[in-house]
Amino acid sequence: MMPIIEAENFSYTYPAADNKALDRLSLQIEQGEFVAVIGANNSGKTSLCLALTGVIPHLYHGRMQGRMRVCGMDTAEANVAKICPSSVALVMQKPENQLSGVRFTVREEVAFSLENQGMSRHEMQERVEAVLRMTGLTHVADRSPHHLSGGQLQKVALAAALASDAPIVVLDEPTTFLDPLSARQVFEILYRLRRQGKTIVLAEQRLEMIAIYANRVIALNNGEKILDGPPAEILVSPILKEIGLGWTRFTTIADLARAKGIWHEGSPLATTLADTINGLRRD
Ligand SMILES: Nc1ncnc2c1ncn2[C@@H]1O[C@H](COP(=O)(O)OP(=O)(O)OP(=O)(O)O)[C@@H](O)[C@H]1O
Repeated sequence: MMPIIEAENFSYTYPAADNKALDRLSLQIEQGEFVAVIGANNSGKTSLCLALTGVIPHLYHGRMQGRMRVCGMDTAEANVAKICPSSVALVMQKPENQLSGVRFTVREEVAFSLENQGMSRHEMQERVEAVLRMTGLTHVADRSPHHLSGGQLQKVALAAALASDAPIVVLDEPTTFLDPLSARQVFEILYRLRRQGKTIVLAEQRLEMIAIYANRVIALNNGEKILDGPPAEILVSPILKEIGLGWTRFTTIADLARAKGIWHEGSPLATTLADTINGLRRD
């Protein structure tokens, strides 16, 4: 089966920039994967998210080399409006950059994203109610978006993006401004979406959440892909320290325990609480 996302030696430089924001990136993502993209500031995470929607290169111009394909479409050739939102739903870091801000209620704000898609009124209503339920927003559907907490507003942005029912959901650090509970709720929603067959690409810094929910981690550094594999392998790599990302608390504890000889010999370093408990020797 063809990968749902495929980058081949994809490089991109913003107009007037000297360095490449994405540098010879090659990757293949299959349908149904939950891929976390990690990297220090300026490593290229946002640029990758924008490249997956066609915003790069169509709206930013700049210099592009190589090829990016999503859902079988070459993003350099396809119309951005055709890619996003029908094939790729994009959720940005700050919901206020994404939401219209002119709708009176949460329900209207979510419906707004569907208004120009030529959908029947009935289908539109069903879609909106379904994403409100999925994101846990039904009880605030009649409230003004202006009266919601940051966490709720981010969920409205997520619901608005999901309303298009795109097979790929791309999120650029959506939990940055959220408290740990709201962040966890966002991860839970993404996990459920994955189980429904959606493909998730999430730029994110919360390594402990990634360890639990993602099935694959890609690390970027200066626009290059430097690591790619399962969380249990990538999140314990010493390279993460070298690029300024560090480890989860659990990996640090496991590493200390190993140095003191109280870590099960042969056990990999932990990335979750459960693995830490299992790895500690009690003899
Ligand atoms: N609009 C722009 N014009 C010129 N250069 C840009 C622009 N946006 C980003 N860059 C540069 O592209 C590179 C990659 O930036 P990008 O925003 O993709 O990284 P990031 O990993 O998302 O960073 P952060 O975690 O800080 O959001 C950086 O060197 C950045 O300075």
